[in-house]
Amino acid sequence: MSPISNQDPRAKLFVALDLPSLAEAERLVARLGDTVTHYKIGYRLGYSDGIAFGRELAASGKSIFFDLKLHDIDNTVREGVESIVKTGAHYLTVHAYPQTMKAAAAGRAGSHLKILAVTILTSWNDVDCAEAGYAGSLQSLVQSKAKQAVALGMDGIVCSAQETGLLRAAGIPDRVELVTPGIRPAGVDSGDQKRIVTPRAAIAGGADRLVVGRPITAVADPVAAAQAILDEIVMARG
Ligand SMILES: O=C(O)c1cc(=O)[nH]c(=O)n1[C@@H]1O[C@H](COP(=O)(O)O)[C@@H](O)[C@H]1O
Repeated sequence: MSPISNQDPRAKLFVALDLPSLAEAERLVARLGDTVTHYKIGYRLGYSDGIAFGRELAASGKSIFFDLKLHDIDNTVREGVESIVKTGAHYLTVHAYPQTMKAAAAGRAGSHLKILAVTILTSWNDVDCAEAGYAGSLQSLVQSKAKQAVALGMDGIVCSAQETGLLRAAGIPDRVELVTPGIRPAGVDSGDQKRIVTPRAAIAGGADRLVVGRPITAVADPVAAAQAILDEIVMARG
């Protein structure tokens, strides 16, 4: 269960702890204090000390999202998800391939863990989709993958905030969370992200949760950066 009300703007913001060491992650979490309640742990920390750290943060009341983007044979995915259930984390990503999503649903059966299906990465555009061998536009791919994810019992969709309106219009139900990385406050470097949206526009456009890494973790004052994003979230809600 999320430790804070869903109405609290902090429940809308996952900070991506893509940091080089456990010590740096611990320092950042301590510095952010009560400003941030939701954290995402991905490859960088997950492949070192991140799983144990996520378990610790979950036990301390933070909401934890393991972004492991699972994709493997059924048995391996199911067993991997079963291991994540035991950490007390709240969210886990898998790639939006049917076999993988079915295996993930089996692995989390009866638990509190929410599975998020990653559609098309926010660092991709139409050219990247074509290069990967996909036919059709990026938007149509996001839409068809999202519909399949819902049909297979996924709890949420990871997409760009550029696609949230399209997905709701296509019938993705409100109970399915739209989780959006590729968030960049105005004037902030996009880096490798190609489908970016500001925090305010993302929330106004229907994103349920924002995932933000470098605009918070790689700046001189992460607390001020996080607070500015929370302020945008409040403004977007009017
Ligand atoms: O699954 C994700 O979280 C994810 C999916 C996606 O399509 N794009 C994407 O950027 N992410 C993650 O979201 C975070 C974005 O980080 P920044 O670009 O630094 O804000 C990174 O940890 C990515 O791994």
